[in-house]
Amino acid sequence: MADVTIIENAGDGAIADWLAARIGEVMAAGDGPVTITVPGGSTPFPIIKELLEKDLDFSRLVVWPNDDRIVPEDHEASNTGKLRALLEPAGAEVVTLTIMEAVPRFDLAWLGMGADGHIASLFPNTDPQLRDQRQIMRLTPDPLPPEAPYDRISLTLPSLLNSAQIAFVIRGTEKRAVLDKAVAGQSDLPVARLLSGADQPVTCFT
Ligand SMILES: O=C(O)C(O)[C@@H](O)[C@H](O)[C@H](O)COP(=O)(O)O
Repeated sequence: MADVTIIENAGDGAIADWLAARIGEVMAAGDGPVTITVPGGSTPFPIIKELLEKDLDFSRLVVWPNDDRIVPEDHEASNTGKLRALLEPAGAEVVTLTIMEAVPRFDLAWLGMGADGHIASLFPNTDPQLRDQRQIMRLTPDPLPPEAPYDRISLTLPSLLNSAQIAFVIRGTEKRAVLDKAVAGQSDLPVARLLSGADQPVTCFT
């Protein structure tokens, strides 16, 4: 089970500070690219806006979405489109997920979580997919989540676990209860599968 640190009541600014420190630390340790994966949904975008205010060389940052909805990039539901609009003007590279891509080891896997315990687009009722050893997969959530009822492309558990550190941003009491059960080993949801496979530090911002 992962070594999990929970940071309570973290605002967007505090999370952006933490992300900037992590990215800065990796940048200072070498001169190559810093590769991270980030969630979609709604939570990350205000944090990314705060991160972009930090004094970092964003031209060294390579950003992989955790997952995306199969929609054009200019569609309001596209994670990649929103990430690209925010990050590319700052010089960062945003990768388009395609199933042929070779996924690198991430310096940081930043994840969100749904109240049903899904992470990336790995939903609770996708058990064979949770055991899948491919790096990226296309899937149809069943049922389709009402807030974003689209087919998905997603990094898999092995890809997300191939990271030096993991961070979650999990807001609200409903999600917190799901997280606490997963941390206590009392759950079989995708978030719990990830935590049980994690041997790197995990930081959860609530
Ligand atoms: O594209 C997506 O839908 C995701 O990557 C997904 O896993 C998201 O992180 C959670 O559903 C939390 O989403 P919210 O931040 O909107 O609650």
